[in-house]
Amino acid sequence: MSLDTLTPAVEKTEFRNAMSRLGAAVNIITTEGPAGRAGFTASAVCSVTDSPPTLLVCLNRSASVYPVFRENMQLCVNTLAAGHETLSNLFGGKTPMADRFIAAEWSTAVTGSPVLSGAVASFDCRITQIVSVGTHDTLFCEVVGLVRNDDTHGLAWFDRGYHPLLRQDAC
Ligand SMILES: NC(=O)c1ccc[n+]([C@@H]2O[C@H](COP(=O)([O-])OP(=O)(O)OC[C@H]3O[C@@H](n4cnc5c(N)ncnc54)[C@H](O)[C@@H]3O)[C@@H](O)[C@H]2O)c1
Ligand SMILES: Cc1cc2c(cc1C)N(C[C@H](O)[C@H](O)[C@H](O)COP(=O)(O)O)c1[nH]c(=O)[nH]c(=O)c1N2
Repeated sequence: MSLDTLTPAVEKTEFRNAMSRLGAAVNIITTEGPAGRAGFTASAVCSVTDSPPTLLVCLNRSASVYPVFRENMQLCVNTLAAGHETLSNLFGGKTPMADRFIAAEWSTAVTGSPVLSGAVASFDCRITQIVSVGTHDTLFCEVVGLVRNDDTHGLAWFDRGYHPLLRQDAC
């Protein structure tokens, strides 16, 4: 029997229920380039190495934005602040792309990707490697530029809801 036909030891819903207990930062991943402009909400983002500064983003290949990211090969990870909950829902749903971007203020990164005003941090990246696992592509992204905001509180996705992350020295 091939590995593909084996029944997984853990059922998908059980896996998601357990994963809902792993709190994570919420990010809007944007891109602009030859394939156009696109953005989506992602919690599956993490640091890989600081030499060279690299993070990873997991993107479902069935998402409408997938071909745009795949062709542009550049993106910006905008880590959301408390207060960005509505914007996060817009980029995480079935909303038309123009309606997603009109809801916030953006500037342009070195790669051309949109940088969200008021994000806790924005990581401007070039995609250096892509590894497909199951339904998702893991995008390895080398950071070529940074914007940091020291004045806002953070935002976490935990137990299927948003939670502000309060910083003592922020307003
Ligand atoms: N990694 C992802 O693709 C991912 C992560 C979070 C949320 N979402 C999407 O956002 C919506 C709301 O999610 P929710 O957290 O309220 O409930 P949910 O039950 O769909 O997900 C619970 C947790 O499971 C994980 N997860 C969800 N979908 C996944 C997927 N397709 N592949 C790998 N891990 C996945 C995430 O950690 C998520 O927080 C759903 O449509 C979900 O698919 C996707
Ligand atoms: C809080 C939260 C977190 C995530 C998501 C949603 C939400 C609400 N989504 C889903 C993703 O944002 C959604 O599929 C895209 O907006 C693409 O949708 P369309 O196919 O364009 O409608 C998502 N998708 C993905 O591929 N990787 C991820 O890490 C996440 N994380």
